[in-house]
Amino acid sequence: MYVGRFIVVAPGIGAYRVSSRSFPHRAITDRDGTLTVGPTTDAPETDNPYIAYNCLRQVDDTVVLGNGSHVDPIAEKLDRGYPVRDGMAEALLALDYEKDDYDTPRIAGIVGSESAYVGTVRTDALLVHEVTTPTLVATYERDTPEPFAFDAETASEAAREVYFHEFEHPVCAAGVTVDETIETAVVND
Ligand SMILES: NC(=O)c1ncn([C@@H]2O[C@H](COP(=O)(O)O)[C@@H](O)[C@H]2O)c1NC=O
Repeated sequence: MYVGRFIVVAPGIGAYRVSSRSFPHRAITDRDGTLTVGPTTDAPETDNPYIAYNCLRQVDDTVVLGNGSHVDPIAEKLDRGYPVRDGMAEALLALDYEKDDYDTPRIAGIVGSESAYVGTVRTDALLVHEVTTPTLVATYERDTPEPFAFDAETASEAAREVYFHEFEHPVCAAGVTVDETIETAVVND
């Protein structure tokens, strides 16, 4: 099954995977704790505005994950003290689903040591849920948050678990744990 990009979050842990049929030549780069998805040097040129973005940002003791440019305003709202639910909902609603050939939903996760939120904005809905157990949301097919059997304890295990999941067309993945410190890990093709 092809589900496109997907996020898994639970209190203290999260992961994000880029799966892509159309733009496989991409990798995640760590820039001082911010993880950025972008084209590799061998990638064909494109004017698609949705394939390069920060997929993980740290705000104090919290992490924001997502599949596009909404990660930045969510992080900035949290940094200014917005309640988590409101910051996620406002940023998703402001940017809305992607205006591409698929009306691709925006998906987002927020992970703290004791709490986690997952959200999406699609053509037909804006959803923001607080979750207590591992929960997945994807851009296609699995586009409503659902339970996920997540057997990871470290950032590296989280990244590897989503990268090697059976969903088709893996490209790269990130994992994160949030405790007294924040640890991140990346798997690239
Ligand atoms: N975030 C991403 O990494 C990303 N990669 C591709 N997209 C969008 O999704 C469309 C479909 O891509 P694909 O066939 O690779 O699933 C692309 O034309 C692009 O508009 C993305 N946008 C949202 O997921």
